[in-house]
Amino acid sequence: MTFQIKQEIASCGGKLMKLSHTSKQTGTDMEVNVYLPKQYFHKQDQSIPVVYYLSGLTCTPQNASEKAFWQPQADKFGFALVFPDTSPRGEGVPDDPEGSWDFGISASFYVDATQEPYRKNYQMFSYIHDELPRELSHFFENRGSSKLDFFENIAITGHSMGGFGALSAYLKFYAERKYKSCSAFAPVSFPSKVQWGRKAFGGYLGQEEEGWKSYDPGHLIKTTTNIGDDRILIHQGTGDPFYKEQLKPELLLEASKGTSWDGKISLNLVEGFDHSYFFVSTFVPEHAKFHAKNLGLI
Ligand SMILES: N[C@@H](CCC(=O)N[C@@H](CSC=O)C(=O)NCC(=O)O)C(=O)O
Repeated sequence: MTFQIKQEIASCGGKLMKLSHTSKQTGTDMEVNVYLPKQYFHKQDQSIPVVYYLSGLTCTPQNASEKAFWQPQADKFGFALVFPDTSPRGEGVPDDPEGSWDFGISASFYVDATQEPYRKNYQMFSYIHDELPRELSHFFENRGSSKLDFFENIAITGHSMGGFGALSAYLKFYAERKYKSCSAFAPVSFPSKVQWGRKAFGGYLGQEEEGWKSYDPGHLIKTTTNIGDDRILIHQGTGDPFYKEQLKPELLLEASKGTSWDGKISLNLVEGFDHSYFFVSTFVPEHAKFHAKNLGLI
């Protein structure tokens, strides 16, 4: 299914495109924002790498597009950005039975659900890492004179639940080097060990914890071999109300001890910062530079 253009907004040196399409994976209409950097419009016949940004609980594609200030960085280095939605939504999509914001709509945790009633719509892992890039590539194929590279020279990042989604996908696909680099802002780092993660994994994947391991960065970090000098960049605010209960990045560091990732996770604890986009936007330039290096842009 091709995309409908909902809005095209001039932003910094490029353009933010608000798109929607019908997803086979989720069985729903899905919104996604794509930022095309200035290089897309001004340089002919070149391939523009893509950075995928996965948002956190309660978000839509709008939050980061409006408040993370990625656009100037994308123009500086010459990468495009994809801001997917955080879950399926719409009529008939099951939500948290208790109406809480940490599960269900806007809270997919980017997994492919195996459990009823979520299995039908909550196929977000396959949506984000397979269907969405294929559809975007097809849509942009004959538009503009620059090629957007949605598959090969790509990186992934995210915030909170989305930070988990980025770490999880990076490590799951590490053997094939799908994503050239991964960073995370205040990620849910070892979901099997915290309430948000246990609720999500239990609800979407079932109560059998063995089934959670293939998504959990705390487990994947032990079973995935770092074959080069790849590093993961993380920032965490010490004034974040979710830091000690739900995010716990130290647990990921601990899990990496004695593995090939030991010393390869740069966890930056930043004094006083909270969980908001004031925090995210402050450290976006550092993450942008990190990804630009790994994408061969600098
Ligand atoms: N609605 C909640 C706060 C939820 C919240 O802080 N969401 C974060 C992500 S949390 C982890 O996945 C977020 O990014 N919110 C959107 C924003 O624009 O800030 C509450 O009321 O406490």
